[in-house]
Amino acid sequence: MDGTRSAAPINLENVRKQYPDGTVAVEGLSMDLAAGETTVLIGPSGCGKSTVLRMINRLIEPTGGTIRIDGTDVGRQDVDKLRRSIGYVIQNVGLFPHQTIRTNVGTVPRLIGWPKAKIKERTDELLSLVSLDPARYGNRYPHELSGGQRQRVGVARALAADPVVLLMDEPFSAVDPIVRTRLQDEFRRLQETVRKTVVLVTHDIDEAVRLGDRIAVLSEGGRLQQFAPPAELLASPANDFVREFVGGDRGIKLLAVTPIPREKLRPAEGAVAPSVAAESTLQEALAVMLREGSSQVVVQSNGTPAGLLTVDDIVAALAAPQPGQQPEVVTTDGAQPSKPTR
Ligand SMILES: Nc1ncnc2c1ncn2[C@@H]1O[C@H](COP(=O)(O)OP(=O)(O)OP(=O)(O)O)[C@@H](O)[C@H]1O
Repeated sequence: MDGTRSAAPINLENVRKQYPDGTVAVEGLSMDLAAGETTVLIGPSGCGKSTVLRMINRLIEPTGGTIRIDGTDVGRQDVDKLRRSIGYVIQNVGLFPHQTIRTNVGTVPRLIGWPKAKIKERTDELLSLVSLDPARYGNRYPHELSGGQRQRVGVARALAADPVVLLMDEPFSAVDPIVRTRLQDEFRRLQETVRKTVVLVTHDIDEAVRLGDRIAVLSEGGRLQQFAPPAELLASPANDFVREFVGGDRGIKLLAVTPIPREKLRPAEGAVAPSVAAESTLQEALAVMLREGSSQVVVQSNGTPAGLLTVDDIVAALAAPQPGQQPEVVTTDGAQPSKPTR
């Protein structure tokens, strides 16, 4: 698929939403979402994630502040035109039950008047892209598909008219954990191809870490507690709220987003050990060690050994400060001095 038209940056400036009953769901949120990146909004139930997402396509109108897509204030755009330029995927997909899969996927292209042949070509292309054979599934109805397959159709439909932004509200939470992991992997591959500006809401920190280029942790009232790439969020939570939210096993999660430190490998000459590819994460390297009962692995780059990685090296890599992390200072009596104020 041609992903060239692609993506636009989103800018939120002091965005506020007070519902008519007085509930202030979002108090005043400012953030810049980079074009072509996946930004994950995460936080406890009721913190305002869905409200933020729906203000971007104006399913909910903000009561203050400005949202811009590619520099243009969405509040000043024609709302139908705006929504057609934004893909939207929700938990239970919302496919039209009496329409075939192909017709469902072609909804927006039809609305904007594409010729029939182009719609057919596009829908078949998209179904293939989300791993559904168009010949097999195109003429079926939604109830003739599994939950995971329906979710894929939802993603294909959202991408049909090549939107500049893709909004996803808990897109994978209605399926079982195994299907969810597969859909997440597929989404990652898909996003490498289409490079949309994606805003994804989840309450699952593992999903956030797997899918996000950056993660925004929100607390009640849509208050932004930290906005950082997954490795930075896990290595150096900005405060207790974030630390608690990412969980006590953040070290393990960090393994999954930390690449093998190529520059720190030991010489591999003569070493007999299982091997891993140089592009692997520390988690993958550790998994090989555990599976093979070995305390080290040979790291292979283009078929030749690039060096040796040991369990101790993994421990040391996790202990090393990650990008953006403040070095933790411990005094000799073990007391933690307060962090320097900036
Ligand atoms: N139409 C509405 N009228 C009044 N209050 C609302 C309305 N919709 C949402 N709220 C409130 O706004 C706050 C934020 O809701 P929102 O759905 O954005 O949260 P969320 O973080 O997406 O929650 P969850 O993870 O449970 O889906 C909540 O306190 C909710 O009760």
